[in-house]
Amino acid sequence: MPKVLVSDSIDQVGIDILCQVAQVDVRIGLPPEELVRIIPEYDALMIRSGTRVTQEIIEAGDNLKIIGRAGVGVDNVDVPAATRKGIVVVNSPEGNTIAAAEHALAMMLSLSRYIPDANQSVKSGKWDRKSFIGVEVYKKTLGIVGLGKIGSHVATAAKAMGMKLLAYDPFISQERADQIGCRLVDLDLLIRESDYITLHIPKTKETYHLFNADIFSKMKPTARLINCARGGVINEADLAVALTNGQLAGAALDVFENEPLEADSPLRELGSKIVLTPHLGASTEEAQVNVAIDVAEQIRDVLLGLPARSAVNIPGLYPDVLEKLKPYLQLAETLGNLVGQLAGGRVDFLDVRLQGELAGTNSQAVVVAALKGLLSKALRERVNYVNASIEAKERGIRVIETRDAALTDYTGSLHLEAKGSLGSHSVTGALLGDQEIRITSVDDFPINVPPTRFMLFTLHRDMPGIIGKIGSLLGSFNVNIASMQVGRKIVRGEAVMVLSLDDPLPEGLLAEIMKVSGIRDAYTVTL
Ligand SMILES: NC(=O)c1ccc[n+]([C@@H]2O[C@H](COP(=O)([O-])OP(=O)(O)OC[C@H]3O[C@@H](n4cnc5c(N)ncnc54)[C@H](O)[C@@H]3O)[C@@H](O)[C@H]2O)c1
Ligand SMILES: O=C(O)[C@H](O)COP(=O)(O)O
Repeated sequence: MPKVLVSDSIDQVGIDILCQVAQVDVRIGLPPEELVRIIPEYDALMIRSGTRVTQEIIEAGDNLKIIGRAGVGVDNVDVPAATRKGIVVVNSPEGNTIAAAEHALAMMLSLSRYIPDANQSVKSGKWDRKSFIGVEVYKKTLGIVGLGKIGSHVATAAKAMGMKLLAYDPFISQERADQIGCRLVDLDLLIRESDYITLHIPKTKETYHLFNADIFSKMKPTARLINCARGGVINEADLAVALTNGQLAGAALDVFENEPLEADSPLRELGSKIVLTPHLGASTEEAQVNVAIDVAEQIRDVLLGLPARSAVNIPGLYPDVLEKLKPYLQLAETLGNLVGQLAGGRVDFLDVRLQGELAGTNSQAVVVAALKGLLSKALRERVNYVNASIEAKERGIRVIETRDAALTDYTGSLHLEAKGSLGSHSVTGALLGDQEIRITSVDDFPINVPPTRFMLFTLHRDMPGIIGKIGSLLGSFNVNIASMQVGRKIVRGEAVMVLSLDDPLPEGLLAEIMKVSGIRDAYTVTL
């Protein structure tokens, strides 16, 4: 049974799903060196933001197939290192959207009405109404930085509260902003005009310390800043100075550059100007159930050999699309494996032609599947959907992808041509009844055979007696033929013969086959 390590607090519903297929160990708060020590035992790792999955941990994870992040941000995972090692990284892109958006709104209102301080004051026995005169958000301008899933939900709710909306997001169209009711502006204008600024951007090279002394100097002194996205996007030292100097009126922070926030952080000393929560954006019962189910199901599927629906390092596919594409991915992988073995040596070039209904599908996933098949002879289980493209690129394999929707011999078919150090070979395949794979041509000779584990392909002169000779030769080596088919373009020209065998070809037999008069080439293939 595979083993899953859960190293952050995950809702029980997720653990129950994992237990259907794996032995699950829940060990929260492991020091990094302990994680490096035990990770080789595990096939999957399930985390939240509390575990930093470093290159060292990934390199030690020799059995790791998947890292599941029960939440959105994967900035605590070294995704490039995971990709290089062929480990799929999945997250839950939408499971905690509402929770995070509601937390940002709660922070904005808490900050405006001094709710945390007023609460503290009453609990300490006081009845002080004068110290907590707040401000309204109604008719104020809210600047949203990052108009993605969370930013959009914040926008909708803020609009309903009567706020005017500005947004800065260089990757969002004006049309989308209009739909949400936001005026798309540049960052400078947003900073200068907003009464509230709420951040909903990922932490990237571009956004690291995006909010710094320069930005704070341009904000209205009455403005308030809310960050429920990622800590590193604000320079915390600059913010503490700006709040102390009155360059802005307040800040509400849920996330910090280092978590837990340092005990001596100056942010802790800013009294009622600041509201701090310990990364609670996703901490609702509903969100935790959503993300636990979403990610546990993906881990379960990957451990069962099925694709994941929200992988961040392989082509993302919606579940319904994936369901439809699954047989074609299997077809692409089988044909890739077959053409790779026919090509024999080094492959420099792979032409992937999607035909018929396949021309209208997610070609990226089909290409990855074909590459996985192509490289499987050389790399065996080291190649997978995650690293197939990188491995192909590193080997200098150029991929050309073409589409021909008009070709309708079969509902959808895939043609692969591999060119390399030993020449060029092509195969075509299609699905029978939407599920069963058929090889429909080899080197442009028409055939119609299902792929089987052991196969023999010959290129020969189409002449009487040759099939019998090959049959007798196989018989004399005690190899049983399960099925046989010949494909030719013209009578007595060249032909291919495809044999499905019950047994692998014994040592030396291929050389004997090559000696048969009329045989030009012969290849054994194991699929
Ligand atoms: N506090 C929490 O507990 C909590 C919970 C969930 C998500 N988050 C964080 O919130 C953030 C937003 O999550 P989401 O689900 O809305 O993501 P999303 O991908 O849907 O949206 C992010 C938006 O940021 C925009 N963006 C990227 N780079 C930008 C830049 N340089 N300037 C301006 N905009 C830029 C993108 O175009 C996108 O529209 C993420 O960092 C996520 O990790 C935090
Ligand atoms: O990116 C996220 O999903 C949030 O930051 C939530 O983090 P958490 O799962 O550690 O609460």
